[in-house]
Amino acid sequence: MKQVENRLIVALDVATMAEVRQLVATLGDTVHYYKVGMQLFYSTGMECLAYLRELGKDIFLDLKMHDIPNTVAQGAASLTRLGVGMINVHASGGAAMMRAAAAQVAETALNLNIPRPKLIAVTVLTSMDEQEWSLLRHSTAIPEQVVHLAKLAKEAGLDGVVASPQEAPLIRAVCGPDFAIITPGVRPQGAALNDQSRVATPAAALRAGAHYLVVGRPVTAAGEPRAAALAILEEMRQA
Ligand SMILES: O=c1ccn([C@@H]2O[C@H](COP(=O)(O)O)[C@@H](O)[C@H]2O)c(=O)[nH]1
Repeated sequence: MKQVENRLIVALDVATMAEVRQLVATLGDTVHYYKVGMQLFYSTGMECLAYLRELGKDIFLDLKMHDIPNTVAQGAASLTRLGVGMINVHASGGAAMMRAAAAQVAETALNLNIPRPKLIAVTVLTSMDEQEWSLLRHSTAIPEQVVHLAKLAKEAGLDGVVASPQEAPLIRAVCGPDFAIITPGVRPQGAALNDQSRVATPAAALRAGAHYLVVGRPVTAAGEPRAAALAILEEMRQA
């Protein structure tokens, strides 16, 4: 298993390169792995990826693709060419879509002779609580649906899933030790929940079986982001 430093992914949910430069410089060697999401990628595009790559940082490009199989597969091929370490789709797009994406990622990486990015499926967003879930009229409870989507993702050839730490033990039991579980919804004791619902502390997330912890605002919006990241890493180490 990787060292905790390589298992903390900090979400760079900011809009400008100036903010990226300031945060990454402040965090320095403390953080090795960054998540670039819609806000940053839609506003800075390739510039943020090039910057992080130049610094030797690992990159999870979190664009959560969700469309018909051909569109997602071609999108996944395009993202594979960017040379990032991890990309993702929504599992609710279906098994055929996930299979098509996995095949395109593998073929593109092979043709270009570049490392294949991990392809991950988002199960049920960690902001979703049972009340909001019931408004979508699903007939299953959230944990059951998360496990079902994780099984579909594994069968489709994906490398892992994004889920709440609360569901990590269930996924681990069904999908085995090598299936990657990436958990946002991580909040140190006493931290603001913001819009997250299904949360756990960093220690609890690791104990639950998460491979990677995604943490955004508890680090990036902290008065002292480096101290916040160091505290999370220490908690992870103790766990
Ligand atoms: O189910 C999901 C999927 C993705 N995310 C992303 O993770 C970070 C979490 O940020 P915080 O500031 O720590 O809440 C954010 O970029 C989300 O887009 C998620 O939270 N839940």
